[in-house]
Amino acid sequence: MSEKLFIFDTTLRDGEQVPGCQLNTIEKIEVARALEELGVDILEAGFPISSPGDFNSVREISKAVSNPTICALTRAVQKDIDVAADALALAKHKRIHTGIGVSHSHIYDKLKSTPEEIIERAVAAVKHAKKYVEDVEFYAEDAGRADNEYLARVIEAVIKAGATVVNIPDTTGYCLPQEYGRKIKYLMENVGNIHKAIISTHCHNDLGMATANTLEAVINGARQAEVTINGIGERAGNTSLEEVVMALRCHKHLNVDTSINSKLLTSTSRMVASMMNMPVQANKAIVGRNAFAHSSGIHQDGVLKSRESYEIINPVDVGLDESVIALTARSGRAALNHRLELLGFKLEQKELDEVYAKFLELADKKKDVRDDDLLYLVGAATGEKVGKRIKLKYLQILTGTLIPTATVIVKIGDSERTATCTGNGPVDAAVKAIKTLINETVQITEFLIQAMNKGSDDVGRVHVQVKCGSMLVHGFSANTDVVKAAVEAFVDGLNLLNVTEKTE
Ligand SMILES: CC(=O)SCCNC(=O)CCNC(=O)[C@H](O)C(C)(C)COP(=O)(O)OP(=O)(O)OC[C@H]1O[C@@H](n2cnc3c(N)ncnc32)[C@H](O)[C@@H]1OP(=O)(O)O
Ligand SMILES: CC(C)C(=O)C(=O)O
Ligand SMILES: [Mg+2]
Repeated sequence: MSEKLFIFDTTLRDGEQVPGCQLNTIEKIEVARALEELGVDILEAGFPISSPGDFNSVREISKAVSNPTICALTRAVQKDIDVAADALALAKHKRIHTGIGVSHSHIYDKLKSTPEEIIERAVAAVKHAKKYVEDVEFYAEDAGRADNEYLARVIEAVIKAGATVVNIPDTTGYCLPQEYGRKIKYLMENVGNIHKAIISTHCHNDLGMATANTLEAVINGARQAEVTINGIGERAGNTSLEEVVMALRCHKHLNVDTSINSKLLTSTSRMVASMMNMPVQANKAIVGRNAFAHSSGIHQDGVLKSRESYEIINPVDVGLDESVIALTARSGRAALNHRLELLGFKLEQKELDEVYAKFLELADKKKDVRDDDLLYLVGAATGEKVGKRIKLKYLQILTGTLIPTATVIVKIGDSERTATCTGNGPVDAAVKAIKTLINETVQITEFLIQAMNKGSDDVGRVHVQVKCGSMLVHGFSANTDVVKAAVEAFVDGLNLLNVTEKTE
């Protein structure tokens, strides 16, 4: 049975400190409910003394959310603690998170104080918070850069004063993983009363080490991790919740796990990104758009043979339907064939080779080849081979300031027939010409031309609905020449109707 790592989510406090990420109370409640559903153990809802709005948010979240412990942040200042206690009054489970800086820079430069005075203020703050709540967490701000011996004295004193959780923040994201791990180990071994409290991590990502530092702390005995969704937070952000949760799920040998419902990670990430106007980078671990997308041929072939070749996490476990096989100029035949099979095409090896050659030409120009493009490619490369009885062999159009005129050569079965007609436009002229070559009376009842992407060099996609008596079929084609695409779509419909050649 694994040991539990408590997940302390600070998306609504440290995350919300990010410029542009501020939320109003209603939005905060929505995020808080999503975090509750996700299964966070402690939810830091805000810093109540900072503004009436933040006070109100903590108060409303305390009412709206009941499973997680609701936590409010304060300085080691009595008034801050009084206001936090007031904001938390209605919470079912509540915690006050108080603390003060403990590094040389914070003690002397920021707080203009001395190490001994800081210990006194820390102890006084914890004792004051204890008057309101049983659950008091103490943060030793900038512990990452603090002297370990002094840090151990502070921690011992605040636990003695009643702190139930001791937070060892790497406030400036300075530590290397081994260094931070050693700090936690040092506290485990040198703080006499450490067994009376839980050690918490609070890492920042200034050097991109936040997740590594958090895990190293867990390996060395920390049992609470302070994290945010998508890793948002001051400056380069905080440790991201999803990374810690999934790293522990992947490394079961660490024997530490969380209560997070990982299947909600993707939806929660998207919700926070959209509400906070903070898009997630495409290559972000676990929740980035490309986290489960494979775009090079060797990887795609491997994943199609066995997902584990290039995936350490099943995308289903984080709430996605499946991995993505993105078709690019680096894709191989395996990926192309896989996508074509999903679209309903079963190609012979020779046909696949032909489509693949055309695919590469297009992919070099387009970067990202979509399903519509594939339909076009398959039509272009295999049109001769899919056994269509009626084929457009030749199309000549005269259009402009003269009467639109079309000449077609159509192969129907074994014979090739030619016809010329005028019309009110080039498509009309060509369709009329083809109609003269068939026995049945057919009618186009719907006609739709769409650009696939953008630009005048784009591929035009045409759908036509063709009626013959009571039979209604849909023809399709796509081409950079939209007139050709329209006529081919009509011919596609004629094939489905199985029309016959008019005898002369
Ligand atoms: C590492 C972190 O993320 S800490 C959390 C950061 N969050 C916030 O700052 C929340 C928003 N902050 C605020 O709304 C305001 O800064 C307030 C309400 C907290 C304080 O506002 P003001 O009274 O105007 O003070 P101001 O912000 O200018 O300066 C902070 C003061 O708090 C002191 N202080 C900073 N941290 C602490 C602490 N943990 N304990 C005690 N005092 C502290 C500073 O030394 C400074 O005091 P000084 O003016 O005597 O030098
Ligand atoms: C308030 C504390 C926990 C903090 O955010 C930090 O030190 O980064
Ligand atoms: Mg922080």
